[in-house]
Amino acid sequence: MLVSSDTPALAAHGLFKSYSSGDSRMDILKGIDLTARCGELTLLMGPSGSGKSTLMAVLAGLSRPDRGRVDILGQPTGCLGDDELTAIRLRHCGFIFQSPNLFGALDALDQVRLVLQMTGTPAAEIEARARRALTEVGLADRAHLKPAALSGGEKQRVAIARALVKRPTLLFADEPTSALDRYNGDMVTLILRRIAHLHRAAVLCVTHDSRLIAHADRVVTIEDGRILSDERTGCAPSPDRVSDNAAP
Ligand SMILES: Nc1ncnc2c1ncn2[C@@H]1O[C@H](COP(=O)(O)OP(=O)(O)OP(=O)(O)O)[C@@H](O)[C@H]1O
Repeated sequence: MLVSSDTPALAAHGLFKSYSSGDSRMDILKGIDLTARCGELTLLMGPSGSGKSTLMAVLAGLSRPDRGRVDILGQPTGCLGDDELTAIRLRHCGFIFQSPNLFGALDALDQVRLVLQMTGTPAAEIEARARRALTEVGLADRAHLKPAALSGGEKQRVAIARALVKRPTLLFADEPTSALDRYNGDMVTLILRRIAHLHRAAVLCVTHDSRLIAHADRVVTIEDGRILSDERTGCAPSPDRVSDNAAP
């Protein structure tokens, strides 16, 4: 897809979303406008139930809005069928969730390799790129281990390597640090910041973890389905290094 450098990675306008349960209807998103640019780590914060995860699912094309539009890399997604939307997600988007959701039978290297196989990466590139992604999250020496032999923080870092190995333009993270202790939470935060600043991805992160604010470029606060505030943090871009090796 040819995209001008002015085009935001993501542009959402007038998003509305409701859920029905029996006779009642709950309005969750009530007119959200949001733009995300490459090279920025944006936090989506706000009280529980305010609609953050719903918003992220709509932005990522995992759920359709009732009204409004979402453009990914300048491409309006509303007119796309499910298969086309899936293809865009596979090609351009990475996902990190609270739980790493790794395959129990695969070692760390194979978890990452699998993504490249699914996206049709030439076989000759796969091994080196997968190893570089693991190195970038500080797990070069854990590549041969299966999830049962990895700590919670290491598992989450494998999940991040899996997301970053395909060099996504957009990275969606939903509570990526909430199950982690301080050390691992900080490490994951620095990796997210690095993916934004060094790899020039637009990183959108739903979080309750206020430790992330110091590392973010922008904090968007959602309350009751609306954007309450949208503030730049003044955090200077700097490609923090988790390891000393080359990036994927
Ligand atoms: N698939 C669904 N069907 C019905 N209601 C839903 C669905 N998904 C979310 N909701 C409701 O929408 C509201 C917003 O949920 P959402 O997960 O977006 O909030 P959140 O801000 O991410 O909350 P938290 O911080 O607790 O994760 C909640 O009341 C939730 O119960």
